[in-house]
Amino acid sequence: MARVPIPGQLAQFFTLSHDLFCCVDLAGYFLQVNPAFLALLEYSEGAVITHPYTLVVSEADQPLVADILARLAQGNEVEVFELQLVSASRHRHWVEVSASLGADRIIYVVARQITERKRLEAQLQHNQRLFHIAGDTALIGGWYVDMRDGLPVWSDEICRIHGVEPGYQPTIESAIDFYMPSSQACIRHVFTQCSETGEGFDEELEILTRQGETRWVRVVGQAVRDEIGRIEQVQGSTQDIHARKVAEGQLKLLERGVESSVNGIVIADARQPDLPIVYVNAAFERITGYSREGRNCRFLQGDETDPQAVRVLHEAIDAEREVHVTLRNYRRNGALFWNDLYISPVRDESGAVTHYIGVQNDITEQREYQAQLNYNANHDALTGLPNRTLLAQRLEQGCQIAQRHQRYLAVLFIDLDDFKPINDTLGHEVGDFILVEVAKRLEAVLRPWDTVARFGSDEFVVVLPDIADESDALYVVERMLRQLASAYWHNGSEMRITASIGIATSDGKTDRPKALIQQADLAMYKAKRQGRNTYQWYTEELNQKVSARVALRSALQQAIEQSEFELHYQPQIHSPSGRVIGVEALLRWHHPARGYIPPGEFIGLAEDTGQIIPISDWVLATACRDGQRLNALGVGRTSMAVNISPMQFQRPGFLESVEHTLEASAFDPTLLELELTEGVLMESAERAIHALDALRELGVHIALDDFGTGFSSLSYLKRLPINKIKIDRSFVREVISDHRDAAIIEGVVTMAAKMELEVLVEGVETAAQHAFLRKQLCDTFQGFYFARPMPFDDLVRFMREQRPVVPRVTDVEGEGGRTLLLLDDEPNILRALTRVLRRDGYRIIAVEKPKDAFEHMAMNDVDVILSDQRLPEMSGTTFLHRVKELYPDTVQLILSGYTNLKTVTDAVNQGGVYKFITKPWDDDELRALVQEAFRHAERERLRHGQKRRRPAAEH
Ligand SMILES: Nc1nc2c(ncn2[C@@H]2O[C@@H]3COP(=O)(O)O[C@H]4[C@@H](O)[C@H](n5cnc6c(=O)[nH]c(N)nc65)O[C@@H]4COP(=O)(O)O[C@H]3[C@H]2O)c(=O)[nH]1
Repeated sequence: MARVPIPGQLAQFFTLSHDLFCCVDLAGYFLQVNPAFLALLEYSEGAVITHPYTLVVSEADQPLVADILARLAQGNEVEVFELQLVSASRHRHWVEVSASLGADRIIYVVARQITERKRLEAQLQHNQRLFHIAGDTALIGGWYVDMRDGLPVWSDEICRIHGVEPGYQPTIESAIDFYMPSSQACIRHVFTQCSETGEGFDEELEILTRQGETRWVRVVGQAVRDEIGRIEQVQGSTQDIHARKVAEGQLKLLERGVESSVNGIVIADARQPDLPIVYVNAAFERITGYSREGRNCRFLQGDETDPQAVRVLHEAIDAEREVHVTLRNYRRNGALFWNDLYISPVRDESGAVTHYIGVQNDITEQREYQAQLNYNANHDALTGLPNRTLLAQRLEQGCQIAQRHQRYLAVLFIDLDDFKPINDTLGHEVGDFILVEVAKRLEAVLRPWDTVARFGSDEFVVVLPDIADESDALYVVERMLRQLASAYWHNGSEMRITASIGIATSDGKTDRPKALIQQADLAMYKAKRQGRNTYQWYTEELNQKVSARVALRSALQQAIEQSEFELHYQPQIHSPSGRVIGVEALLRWHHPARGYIPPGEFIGLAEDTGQIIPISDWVLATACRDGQRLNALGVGRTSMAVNISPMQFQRPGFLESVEHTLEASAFDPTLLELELTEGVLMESAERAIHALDALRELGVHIALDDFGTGFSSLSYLKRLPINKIKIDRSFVREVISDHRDAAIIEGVVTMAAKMELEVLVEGVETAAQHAFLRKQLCDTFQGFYFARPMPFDDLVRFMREQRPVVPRVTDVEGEGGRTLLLLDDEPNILRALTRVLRRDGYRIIAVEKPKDAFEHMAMNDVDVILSDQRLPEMSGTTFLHRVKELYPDTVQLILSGYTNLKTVTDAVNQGGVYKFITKPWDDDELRALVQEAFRHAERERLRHGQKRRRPAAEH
């Protein structure tokens, strides 16, 4: 293709221009290029002309050029475009190209070098990227406010921090509104100051994002001045420091927590030798008195630090694990304290232990308090002696020592004699003084390894854990008795007190060391009973008695809880009328397994244990209720006698409880009779008299029970406001055969009559006793002879039947006629005699024993006695004498199968015996003799001038 001619002046332009000019044909072949073109691309004209554009256009841009050529060829205009040219030496140059198609269908191209601009652009882009990266990663955005228009310009990052879209355009006010109210005043102030004075600022403030989240930011600002020094801009950065602030807050919280903790906290550096302390908090300083020392914690340890605990500590540190120990440590001032210490290793990300944190708690006060509590729990407050708890431990240790060393152990149970009266009369202060003094004296006689403990109010227990021989305990005991018995001086007054001591010993081989205390206690009771100020050894026999009592006691408790009691009632008889005038309530324990247990077996124990109180209350209430029911039945006015136990009587409120019970049962008080024993009334006489007066005032009767068994003085009896004396059955038992008993009864009856007291005789078991007592002018009786104690329903039946309770003789043979008493100890003889004599119409009483003979004679008018001289219980003569004494007009016939006539003859000669007849008898002879004896008896009676026979004693 031909060169394109360039007109004159334009040629200059073409040649001299710095821009690149060229002409190409529609296929892109160079037709002409200017010098600037050749210079830049380092080609000669010849090397370019006629060559296609691909010679100089970079490969990447060649399609663009091809496309433009095509568009130009089609007559289209094309925009300025950019491309890279490649020089002969392979340098690349950016050019901005404008190309147009001339009328001559030649394309005229002007290209301007833009390589520098391109470089700058790339640099800018590069910088911008870096800026974004910095902003994104450091969460920093840039801003400025041009003071001319006062509008802030925010970077994208700032927009993100505020939660708005990039490009957001705030005003100064709306930008300030993003700050939390607490931060607004500050930002307003620093910004204004900066814009006015040029003073820069750097603040950490809180903003509220568009989404409503609070966020901490760091805002840094500075003024930008123009050439003449005017402030034309305020510019700066805003950084999102929220995460740091939150972390800082947490750290501060932690720091404050650690610093203000009441526990001492110490941090030691694990990476340095000997673990020096790197931090201690205030509590550590307060507890130990040391501040941060930069050395190992060991300085807290001392002589009394438990080496075992220190070893545990070191082992854990060596093994890099947590540990908890309680150590005795020393404060800076040398004082000991209990350090409850937890140590934990702190590891870095790689798991290596960098530090140890120790948390220590000064538990000295707790320890001391605990020790005090322990002391209190184990010691008696008054005397300071060990109490029961500690005693139990010492006892156990004592047993072990004895066993290990093959020695003996002794337990002494010491009870002060009559301590209660001292306490009651002289007051507790004196009582306490004595107890403390006793404690000191006991301690003084013991060895350091012995134990003396306070066991109860005035009871002490001593453990001698190491004695060579059981009898060694005696030396100690004797010394104790001596010491305790010497005078006690209190406020100038002298007092004396003694003790009773029980001793139990053991070789230590026992499963139940406590049993030794019980054994010593038992022995102590025995010593008390033996007159006090003495000692007793424990024995197995003592033990058995007590075990039985213990068993009974718990059974009794069950009886109370399960209402196993009943009352039985024993009638009291007025003999002349044969009427039941009263009943005595007698307690029965209906044990589910053992049946009825008589009161004698448990009343005493119930007294000792206090269980008598609920029992007695129940008895009184039941008896009053039944007494009321009985009297309502119309069986006649019947009194109700109730036994009152000593404890019940002496208890405060007894009177009120009687009153209350009477009221509750609506029982007539004058029908209630309280039976009290002499012992009860003697115990505290004045109080008793006072109480009895009050009871009498209520209308209640008082009977003195078991009269004659105690030692009541008659002068005392005189003063007692009682209604009745119950003569004890022990006097009745032998009344017929023992004239001393008879004399006592006679004396009591006479005395009672003079003192206008009623008399009731208890325990009448036989007709003979009854007959005899009747003759002593006793009228009122109680005993098996009349009726046994019976349940309420039986009593009602008994009383309804109203049978004459003074029995007629039940074994009378025949009707009417005169009465003959046959006495023999052989039933077949009695039968034979009866057979012979019955035909003659005699009323025959056949008996085997002399006491029965007396009984029947008292009941019946016996004219003749036919007896055997060989009597088992009394000699024949004694019997006959007694009959003669009592019944002088009774005729006696002696039937004797023996040849020892001397006895019989003696009897006859001593009087009273009419005749005797030897066996085998002749029936007719016997009958004739009997008839004759009756006639003789009749004569005798006439001689005595009596119509009806009365015992001689009555004359
Ligand atoms: N050998 C014989 N005994 C006879 C005869 N007649 C009655 N007895 C018995 O003699 C006792 C009379 O009661 P006590 O002397 O008050 O003697 C009573 C009384 O001291 C006491 N006791 C009974 N019940 C109570 C009670 O409710 N409270 C209190 N505190 N003591 C009671 O127990 C004691 C014994 O009572 P019990 O065994 O019921 O014995 C009763 C009775 O069964 C008889 O002819 N021959």
